Amino acid sequence: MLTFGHNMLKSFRMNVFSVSQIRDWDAFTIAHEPIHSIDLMERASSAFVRWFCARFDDRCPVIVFCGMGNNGGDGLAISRMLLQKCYNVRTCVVKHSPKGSADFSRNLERLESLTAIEWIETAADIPTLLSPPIVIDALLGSGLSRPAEGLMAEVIQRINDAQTPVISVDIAAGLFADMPNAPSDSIIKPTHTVAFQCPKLAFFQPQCAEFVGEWDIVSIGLSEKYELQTPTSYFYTDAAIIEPFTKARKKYSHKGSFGHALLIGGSYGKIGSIVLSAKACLRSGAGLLTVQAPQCGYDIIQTSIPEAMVLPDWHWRINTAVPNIEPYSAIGIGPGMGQDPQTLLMLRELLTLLTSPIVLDADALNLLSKHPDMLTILPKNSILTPHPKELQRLLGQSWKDDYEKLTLLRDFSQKYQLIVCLKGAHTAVALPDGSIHFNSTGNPGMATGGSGDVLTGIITGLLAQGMHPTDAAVFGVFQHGKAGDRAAQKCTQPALIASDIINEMRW
Ligand SMILES: NC(=O)C1=CN([C@@H]2O[C@H](COP(=O)(O)OP(=O)(O)OC[C@H]3O[C@@H](n4cnc5c(N)ncnc54)[C@H](OP(=O)(O)O)[C@@H]3O)[C@@H](O)[C@H]2O)[C@@H](O)CC1
Ligand SMILES: [K+]
Repeated sequence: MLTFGHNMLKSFRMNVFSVSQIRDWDAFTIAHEPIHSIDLMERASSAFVRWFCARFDDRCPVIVFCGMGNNGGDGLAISRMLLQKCYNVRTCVVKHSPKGSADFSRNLERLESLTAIEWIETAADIPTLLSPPIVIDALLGSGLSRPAEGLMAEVIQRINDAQTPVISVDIAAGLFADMPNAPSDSIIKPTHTVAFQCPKLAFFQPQCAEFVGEWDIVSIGLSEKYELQTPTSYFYTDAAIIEPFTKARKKYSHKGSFGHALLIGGSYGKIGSIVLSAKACLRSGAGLLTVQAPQCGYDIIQTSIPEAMVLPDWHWRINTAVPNIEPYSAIGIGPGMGQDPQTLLMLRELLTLLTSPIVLDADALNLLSKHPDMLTILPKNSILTPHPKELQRLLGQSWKDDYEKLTLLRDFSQKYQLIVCLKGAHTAVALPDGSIHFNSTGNPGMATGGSGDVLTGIITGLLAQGMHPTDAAVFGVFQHGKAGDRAAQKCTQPALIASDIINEMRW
């Protein structure tokens, strides 16, 4: 067996902070850079304006809706900067409070010298958005303390009703950044969110999708020191992860240097699943691959993947035999495997033999759900790759919202000391240390049969090469999505099939 590498993740991930941490980060930067808060606001607004001007030219009329907190202050500064760049800008301020924040008031003075401000004090003051301009939403940001109601809710409703692009500054007005909203809450549905410095937890929740839209992060130079010294359990995996894991192979390396993977799966009518895993495993760089499959898969696998060796089960339709695990540096099990009682016996016995982490997917997960006692014999750091329905079965319960889902996911991962990759948009990888890593790659075209089998193959292949299980899971998920993004670019999302993901794998 190869020994697993060190966990490299720590140095290559973006923190996802809570609202109160973001507020502290802001204050820390102001105190330690040092910088005046009004100048930090100026920096944030310029970053937004740079993003905006790169996408919309000055022929687009713009209407900026501001609240009276610092998000509104950003909106006023953005209005001023766009006016100075000769954009046609209207600025409306919703009077939801008798007094604005200090930096709001400073920016109000600065803008009033350039243009007239339209105050919205009643519903009758809300401008009609007939010939659609681009709306910039600077109504409420991360300082949201309660759901939007009354006049604010009315403005949000009018903006949502207009068929026009809406760009939210930092976060959509009315959306809580790190806790669930009620279904009836009034929230802006932006086409785009431009967030300052780091993503908010809400950006990764399926239930928030329509209140986030497409999103980008713009840097506003908040203190690196604070970021390094402040603990969080949420992280975002972006392209920075690629470099440390993409090393040129040594000139005198040979196939034995890159491990020997074993994939177990397939059943009559579902040999395709294990074929996809096998191809992805080889493409992920595993030196050697053996596939254990029922007899009916023998010809199929030998023909479709000549690079792989096949260990045919004595059974024609299902997997039943417990393999000798000695030659293998990593094992992946489950794709297309079925849940026959004889397969269950094989899985159970296999698990008792293991001394290092294994990758489990699909029917292996369904068997675990039905026989949860097996969870306790899984080697620490084994990797499970459920989709939400499979997670529900593993947990034996559902969740009331996506935030509760994350809590249950983390508890499960910590209780059994397992790595759980919850598949979906922004696949969430929960690690036994309690951290959750949201992925940045992938697209809806990947919601297609066999896509998960490909992921199992990739992670098994990385593990076989000696990568630490946490790295193999987080990096494997990233590369799977990246390959899917390339595939979608070539053939469009609807036309994408799992084989395209394999064909687009690059390292
Ligand atoms: N973090 C950073 O690094 C930087 C952050 N910056 C910017 O600051 C933003 C955060 O600003 P913020 O804290 O002033 O909060 P914000 O969202 O503008 O509103 C608070 C005001 O609204 C009120 N209010 C609350 N809920 C309400 C409701 N439902 N309906 C009506 N009113 C409601 C609340 O009143 P209160 O709760 O006191 O009654 C208060 O008056 C952040 O998103 C970013 O854009 C950048 O400028 C610089 C760097
Ligand atoms: K906003």
